[in-house]
Amino acid sequence: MEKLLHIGLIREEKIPHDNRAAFTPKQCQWIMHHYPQVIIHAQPSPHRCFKDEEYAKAGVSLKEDLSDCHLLLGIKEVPPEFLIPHKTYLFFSHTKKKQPHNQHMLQAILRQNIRLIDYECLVHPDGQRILGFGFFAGVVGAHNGLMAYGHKTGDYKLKPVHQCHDFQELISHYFGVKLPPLKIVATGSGRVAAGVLEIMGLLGIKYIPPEEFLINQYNYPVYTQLKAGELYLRKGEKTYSRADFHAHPEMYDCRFLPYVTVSDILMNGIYWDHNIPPLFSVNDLKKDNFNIQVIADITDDTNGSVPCNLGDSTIEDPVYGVDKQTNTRTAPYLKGTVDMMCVSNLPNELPRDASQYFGDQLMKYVFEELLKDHSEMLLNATITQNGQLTAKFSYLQDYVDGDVIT
Ligand SMILES: NC(=O)c1ccc[n+]([C@@H]2O[C@H](COP(=O)([O-])OP(=O)(O)OC[C@H]3O[C@@H](n4cnc5c(N)ncnc54)[C@H](O)[C@@H]3O)[C@@H](O)[C@H]2O)c1
Repeated sequence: MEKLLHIGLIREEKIPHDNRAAFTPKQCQWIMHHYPQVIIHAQPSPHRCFKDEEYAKAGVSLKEDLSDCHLLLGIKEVPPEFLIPHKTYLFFSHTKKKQPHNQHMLQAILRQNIRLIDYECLVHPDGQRILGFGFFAGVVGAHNGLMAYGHKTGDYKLKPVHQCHDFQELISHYFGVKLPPLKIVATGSGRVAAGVLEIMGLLGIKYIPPEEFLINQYNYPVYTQLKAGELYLRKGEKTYSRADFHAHPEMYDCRFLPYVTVSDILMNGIYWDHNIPPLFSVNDLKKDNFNIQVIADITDDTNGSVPCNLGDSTIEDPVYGVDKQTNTRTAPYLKGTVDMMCVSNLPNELPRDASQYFGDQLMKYVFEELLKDHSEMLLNATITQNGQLTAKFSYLQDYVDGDVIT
């Protein structure tokens, strides 16, 4: 008989509690039906978007003690006191960039001889990430940006996403919504951008190519999309090559500035790092021709690609104002403010859909690997094993050895 594989869905313990899950109840049911050697257990949780009863109904056993499981699946970091020694865990550890707040957790993981596989490091052979929540971040971010613009102008009203049961209900609220003429500039070309475009489609906002968007006026709502090739040009040569840009972003100029004059809303979904030039400067914000009213900064780096991102906002209170002259935080929707939507956990507003999307990708591209004795894909995403960092992640040794940063 084939060996049984017990998988545990752990309760999210990081505060604030995350409400997403690696697999939905229906996905668990499907897996156990198609892979009879797999048994899935869930640790009861009052915070998960799927109720314990939904898992129980799908045939998932609810179990407080998961120490018999072979694989433990979570979403966010696991606080050290909840780690079970000698287990294999999969979650977003946020340790690969030596994030100070997770140093202590990684030390505990090594001490407890835990095998840590990080979702973020699971990639297709061409290097593209397999798992992410960007699509629903884009969906929610675009909605929130439009909701804020409706607030600011008083022209229309949209309901907060987190008050909807799921994406289907959100879509049902779009029926009959008529947006005024407005111009939206969306940046990026990844999962976040795909989510933004989904909302553009659902609300019937028309795509206009960038060069036409810059010079024309429209009496209906429109958007344009700027991918990296339209946003950045190499200094001097005035060319763009993806590989070169990824390797030497500091050699590139950003060409976003003309859009600050002709756009009402910016929906920012680019990948950003400190050596990539920002979309505009604090000085540009002060100028009379800075006409953007609302920025949905889905990328969301404080003082990052959008220099008036002055820190995160929350799902409950998603928008703050920034005084354009002083670049300081104010109440939103004042005269002279640009209004900022900087929520860092947007997918948590649609946790049921975000979990389903995540579980689908996990199922399609990773699950079979989990059943193998040896998987290159998993090995590449394994940060710790046998009480040590793996060769690929040995660059984290000084982070692991250093004093705990509090
Ligand atoms: N606010 C939120 O809740 C939230 C949620 C998810 C993601 N995000 C953020 O949104 C941003 C975009 O996420 P995404 O899921 O669309 O990412 P993605 O990985 O799907 O796409 C990113 C895009 O950037 C490009 N890229 C990748 N590496 C690059 C590099 N080194 N230099 C330049 N470009 C590079 C890729 O080719 C791709 O087109 C990220 O900064 C992410 O952290 C925010």
